[in-house]
Amino acid sequence: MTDTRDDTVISIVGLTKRFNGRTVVDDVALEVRRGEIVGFLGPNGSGKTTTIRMICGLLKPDSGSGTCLGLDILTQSTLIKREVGYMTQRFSFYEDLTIRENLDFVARVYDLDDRQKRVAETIARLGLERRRDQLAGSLSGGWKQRLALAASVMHQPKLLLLDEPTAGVDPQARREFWDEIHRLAAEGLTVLVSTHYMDEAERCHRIVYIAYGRIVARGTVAEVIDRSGLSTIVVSGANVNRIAALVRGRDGVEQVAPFGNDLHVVGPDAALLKQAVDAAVAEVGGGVTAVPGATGLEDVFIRLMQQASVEDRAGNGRRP
Ligand SMILES: Nc1ncnc2c1ncn2[C@@H]1O[C@H](COP(=O)(O)OP(=O)(O)OP(=O)(O)O)[C@@H](O)[C@H]1O
Repeated sequence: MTDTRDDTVISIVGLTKRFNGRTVVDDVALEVRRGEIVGFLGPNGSGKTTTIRMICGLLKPDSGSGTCLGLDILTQSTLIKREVGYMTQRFSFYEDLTIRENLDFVARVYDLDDRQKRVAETIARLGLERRRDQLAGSLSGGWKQRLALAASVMHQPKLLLLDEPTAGVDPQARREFWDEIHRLAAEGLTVLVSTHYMDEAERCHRIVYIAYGRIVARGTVAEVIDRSGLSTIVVSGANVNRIAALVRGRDGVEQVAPFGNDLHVVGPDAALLKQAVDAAVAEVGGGVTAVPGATGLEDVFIRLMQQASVEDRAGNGRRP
């Protein structure tokens, strides 16, 4: 039943969901191809989880249509669920069972054939051998997360949905987790991941930024930064605090943020931004250097969030 004509894994249009009369996902369209890792970013409550749940058939949209793995999201949700792995923010295990026993339990829930073989293969595939007989309750955050990943891919899904999978996990474990995700994607698994972390966004092939239920930016990280049109000036030196106070609120300056000993000053018009910073530098009488710098994804997201917030407050064609 799966569509084999092309590599399209997710194809949805007009996806909309309301809760208690409030629109939390608004006319979302999305195309995802096989083997892609697509990051879902956006402020808290912007509709990332709700969108993911509608795509995988866990939640019915109020309107919109489309396919996931070639199956209709409105009428074939039971079949979709079988082909999807879903790792939620708060994964739970039996703490008094070992890794192997927990995976065996999951294999029973999925009613998998050749259970023992499947569990052993999954343990090997996710590098869990050394910890196989350790109680889940005694695992560190990174290993628990690895166990959660193992549990969500054991039934060999074609699409993996990760909802903030590395919240609270240290950088080393997070890096290993992402190496694993890339390995799985290279094998053909498609991954949709929601995250608040910039470094995770940067590890996605493509990102989608959603605010107030609407997609407001999409593309590769480089494309999203480029299309924002933002420029950045990095100011360093003894007087950066004074510069910060002086440039805030000036024409052309949208964001002023200290990064260690430097100050990042960001704005949408490179010439105006330079004027504002130059004026502040002249006012403090030197002691600083100001050079063009690379605009970061975080700066872009802050801008997108602020813009979306203004538009949302203005009503801007938003349906009830
Ligand atoms: N079952 C529900 N009933 C009522 N409101 C809901 C329900 N599920 C989600 N919401 C609301 O819908 C909005 C979007 O929630 P959602 O969980 O999709 O956002 P999110 O982008 O995943 O947020 P976060 O980054 O905090 O996880 C929120 O305001 C949330 O409170």
